[in-house]
Amino acid sequence: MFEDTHVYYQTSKPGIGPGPHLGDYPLKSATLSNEMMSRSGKKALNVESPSFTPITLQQAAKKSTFSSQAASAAPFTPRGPSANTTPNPPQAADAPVFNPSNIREFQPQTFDISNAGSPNNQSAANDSTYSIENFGMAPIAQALPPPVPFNPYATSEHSAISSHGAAYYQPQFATPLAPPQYHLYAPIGPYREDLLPYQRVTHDFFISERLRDELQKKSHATLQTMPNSPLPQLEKYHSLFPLDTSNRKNTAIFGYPSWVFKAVSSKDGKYYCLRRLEGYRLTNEKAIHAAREWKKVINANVVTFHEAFTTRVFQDSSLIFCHDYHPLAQTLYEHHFATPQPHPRGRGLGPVAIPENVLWSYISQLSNALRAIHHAKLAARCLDMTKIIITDKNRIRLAATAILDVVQFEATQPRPVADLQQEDLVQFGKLMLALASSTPQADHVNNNIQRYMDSLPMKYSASLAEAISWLISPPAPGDKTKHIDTFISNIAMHVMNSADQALRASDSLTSELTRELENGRLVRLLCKLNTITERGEYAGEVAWSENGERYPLKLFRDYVFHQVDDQGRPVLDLGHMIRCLNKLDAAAEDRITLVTRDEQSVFVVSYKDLKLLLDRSFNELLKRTKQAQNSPGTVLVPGI
Ligand SMILES: Nc1ncnc2c1ncn2[C@@H]1O[C@H](COP(=O)(O)OP(=O)(O)OP(=O)(O)O)[C@@H](O)[C@H]1O
Repeated sequence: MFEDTHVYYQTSKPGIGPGPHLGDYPLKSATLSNEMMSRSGKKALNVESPSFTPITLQQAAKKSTFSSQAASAAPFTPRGPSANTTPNPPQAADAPVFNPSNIREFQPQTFDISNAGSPNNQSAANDSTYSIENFGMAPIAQALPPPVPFNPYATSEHSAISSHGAAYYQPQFATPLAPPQYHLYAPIGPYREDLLPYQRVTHDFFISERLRDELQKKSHATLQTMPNSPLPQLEKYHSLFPLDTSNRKNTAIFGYPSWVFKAVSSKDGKYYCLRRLEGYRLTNEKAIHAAREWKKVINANVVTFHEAFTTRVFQDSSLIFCHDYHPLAQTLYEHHFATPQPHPRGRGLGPVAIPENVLWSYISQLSNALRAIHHAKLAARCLDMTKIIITDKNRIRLAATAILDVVQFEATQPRPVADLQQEDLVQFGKLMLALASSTPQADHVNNNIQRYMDSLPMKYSASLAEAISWLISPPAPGDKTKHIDTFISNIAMHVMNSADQALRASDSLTSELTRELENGRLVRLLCKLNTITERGEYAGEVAWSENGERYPLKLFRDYVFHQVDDQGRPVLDLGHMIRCLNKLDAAAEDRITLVTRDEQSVFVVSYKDLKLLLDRSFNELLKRTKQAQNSPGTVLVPGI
């Protein structure tokens, strides 16, 4: 089936050991027979081989493309991966090449590469950027074809062109819009100053160590289980894992001891935080329904509430509240006061004063939470250091929402929500006063408010003291202006600072994300490639992955990952690997030289050809996987 397929070959490379090598310019062209594409065929090839007479492109083969100078050129000594790519050598341009479209079964119409690749001559210019240390990535965008004019308004959704909207869109057609190109590594700051413009460091392609570490710890905490756990399984939740850091039974806040667990929902497999109130007896059904209102509160500073229910699986009557789970969350109390901190000015261990900007950030975030809650006609009722969690740097959320609405349902029924909201503001003020005075004991603060207020200006600005004082002081009778919205307008300047910090944090996360942008795609491509190569025997066909169309893919794998230099030493160039994979994914028209391990055959193929082979082989695998669907352990991964 490969009779009409042409390759370039060279017979041997003095001084180069076994293994794939950095490519060389072709010396002669030849027809690639079926035999040659199989392992056994490789050995049979040499210059004298009669099969080395091109059948269809004899004219081309006779051209001066393969000059006598080229044939007698000195053996190739690679200086770097610059020779890897045959950068559309002028002499190869019209010469016969390996052409999978000549393969009989080949259906090019099934693979749309209309946007992917036109000849380009960038490779040679970019090759000098390869090196292990800096592996300057060739700007892949340059290696891609010029943008194909794309008319986004020509589709049915954008019928403006054929309607009165046409005139409006006219200017856009002057510069046609191209579909977005992929394989882009646009540099997004902050930058290292000591690199040359074309240089990249390995970390440019991955998220920072700090963030990776943090996220990994969170994943680890999420997946943590307790072997031989004595904890029961609930009707809808299993794999309970305790989150409490102590086993003290504190009834101060809810009137019942409370225990916090991470659990997996049997319904959706996701992780949730369950809070159990021990020994709670439900006397009024309506109480539990009161919690439902909290499902409406979706806010960045409130832990989302899901449901409340009673259970007897703990051998008592317990009330359970289900909220979102935030791995490795700490309460404000744990964060600031649980472990004594070394004082920055060497005054021994003790609570360190919280910086004013952090306090303002907390004030802004809690104001945001209260605003959402009050606008939902609810009251937070529980603004305690042990019930506010930190889920990221300075990022706080109200954690124990809905609970008091249920447990104090009977007691608070007659109280208007406006009163409870006023109480929220006072509690908010007291909480901030306790944080600002580094006094975690709420009753100390409650009993000495004036004293703590008086000490504030020694450490913080007058505006902070003023804000706290406004929150704590009760409204004058009939004064309707004491509302969270009024408070937010009073502290607008600080809210803006907080918003700015949040935006900057989001910028730096975007920058981190950009580094990983292309990696997910490359991993999918690698998975695809590896499902094909080295598949020893498959469905009765011995060495399926070694034969026919798969063979160039195997050589390509060697070319990308198993390069050796002229001394036979491994070449470990990440830039080369990423670049090759990107070009494969983009189906670039650049050609590369693939050398068999015995160095008897050399193929010149384009990335586009390889991409076609890859897709075809993978689809074949997928088809067979579907046929074998009933066999145990078969997992279909659609859309790789
Ligand atoms: N939604 C949540 N997601 C993840 N962890 C949480 C969540 N809510 C609370 N936690 C964590 O669970 C642990 C226990 O919380 P809890 O509210 O019981 O605090 P506590 O200090 O033990 O208070 P108490 O003395 O009232 O029991 C804390 O470390 C807290 O950070």
